[in-house]
Amino acid sequence: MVAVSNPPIAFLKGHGTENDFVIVPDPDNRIDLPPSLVAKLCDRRAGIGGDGLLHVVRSAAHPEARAAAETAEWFMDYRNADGSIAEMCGNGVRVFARYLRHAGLVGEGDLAVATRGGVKRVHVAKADAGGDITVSMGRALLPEGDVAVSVGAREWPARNVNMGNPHAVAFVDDLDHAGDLFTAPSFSPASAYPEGVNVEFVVDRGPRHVAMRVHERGSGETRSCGTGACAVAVAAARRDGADPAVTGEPVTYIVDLPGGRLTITERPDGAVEMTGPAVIVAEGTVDPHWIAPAP
Ligand SMILES: N[C@@H](CCC[C@H](N)C(=O)O)C(=O)O
Repeated sequence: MVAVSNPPIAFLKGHGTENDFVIVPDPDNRIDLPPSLVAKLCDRRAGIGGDGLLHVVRSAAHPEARAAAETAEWFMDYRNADGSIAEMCGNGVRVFARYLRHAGLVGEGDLAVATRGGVKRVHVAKADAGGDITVSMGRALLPEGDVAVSVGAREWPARNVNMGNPHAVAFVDDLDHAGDLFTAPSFSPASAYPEGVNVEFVVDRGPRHVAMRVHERGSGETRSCGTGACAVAVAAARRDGADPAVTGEPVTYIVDLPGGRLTITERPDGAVEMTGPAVIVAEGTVDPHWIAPAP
């Protein structure tokens, strides 16, 4: 836990399609962020509130990103709301890029962001705060093997998709069949996801247009998940018999989420691109006495 004598922690709050984050700028990696403090900051009633936390660190200052420092100046040290670490966050990387631009830490043009899931290339459409942001998310991996997810008495076959982090994509008749999602859906076999999984429930809205809900590992049901939307688009494409690597043509899906819309394009070389908004909504300082109350 950070001692009360530490300098106050500056933070911002941002979201991408209402997947919201506490942003903690810490270029030199001086702030101790144990899981308990991350969970406290992400608490929606007693803290600032967020689905996750974006720790903004120079790659050269973080042991997990030092090797990428030549390519990507900044490292997105992403944490889930319960304090756990995840490899990648798609909405998070757009909000991260928006913050870097907002703070004047990067100039105009494309940028590279280091993540635990590799270096991601980011394109900010306009200089103003309203432009969409496109991220090249890398290739989707589709591990073989049958997977199933269940909620209560309902069970669905699911597609195992890895976008740097693990996903189980289930096509359902009605998004309400996923229930309240207050607890994590069950999955089988357990060996498919030794580190847990993000579960997407998907319905069709039209040609190459789907809607989804998601239960995120470490955060619960969220109003959007970028890596989840990418996993859904790739699973839907394969279900629909579309594979850009075979046809040589890119395939685009519109993915509607409770918090907004993302556009996902899979290219013939396998690269998956995600486009959507990213917004900074507030900034402030965390009271050090709240972090470490006097005994
Ligand atoms: N909301 C994110 C995904 C965050 C990580 C996920 N909960 C996990 O544990 O893998 C996104 O937009 O991709």
